[in-house]
Amino acid sequence: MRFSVGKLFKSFAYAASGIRYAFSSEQNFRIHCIVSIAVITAAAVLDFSLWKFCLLLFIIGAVLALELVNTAIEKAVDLVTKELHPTAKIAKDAAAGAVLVFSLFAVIIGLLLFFPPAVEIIKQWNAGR
Ligand SMILES: Nc1ncnc2c1ncn2[C@@H]1O[C@H](COP(=O)(O)OP(=O)(O)OP(=O)(O)O)[C@@H](O)[C@H]1O
Repeated sequence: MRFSVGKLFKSFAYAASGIRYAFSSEQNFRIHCIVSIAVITAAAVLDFSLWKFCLLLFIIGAVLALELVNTAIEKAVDLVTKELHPTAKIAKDAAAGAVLVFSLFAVIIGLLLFFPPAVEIIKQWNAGR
């Protein structure tokens, strides 16, 4: 078995091209990217512990990856048929549903992670008045 560095870099380039496509053409992917940057910045400002930061990065990565898979499924379906078809609808709706389900749980986890430090800041702010 041979290991090819060139092949490895090529596969990174293909993956980067897929990410660039999703960013330039999928509004939801752009929204998720912007929200992710805001959430990571807020976590850094609030001085999150290492495990909380890792959990946050994991769920953000999972949401973005799922969004890319959703785009891949949409494009694959469009390639198979441009006609309206009930099975094409199920495939696209189920893929969108997967993103929605994970995003909802990601929001719940985010709220649970941000709630205690937010309460602490409000307490300190009230004490300082
Ligand atoms: N070929 C099809 N047959 C039946 N229903 C379809 C088909 N294509 C799309 N749909 C329906 O329209 C919805 C939106 O499809 P579309 O491909 O426009 O996805 P989208 O989420 O709007 O993607 P994009 O972000 O690329 O615009 C799908 O979730 C599905 O319910």
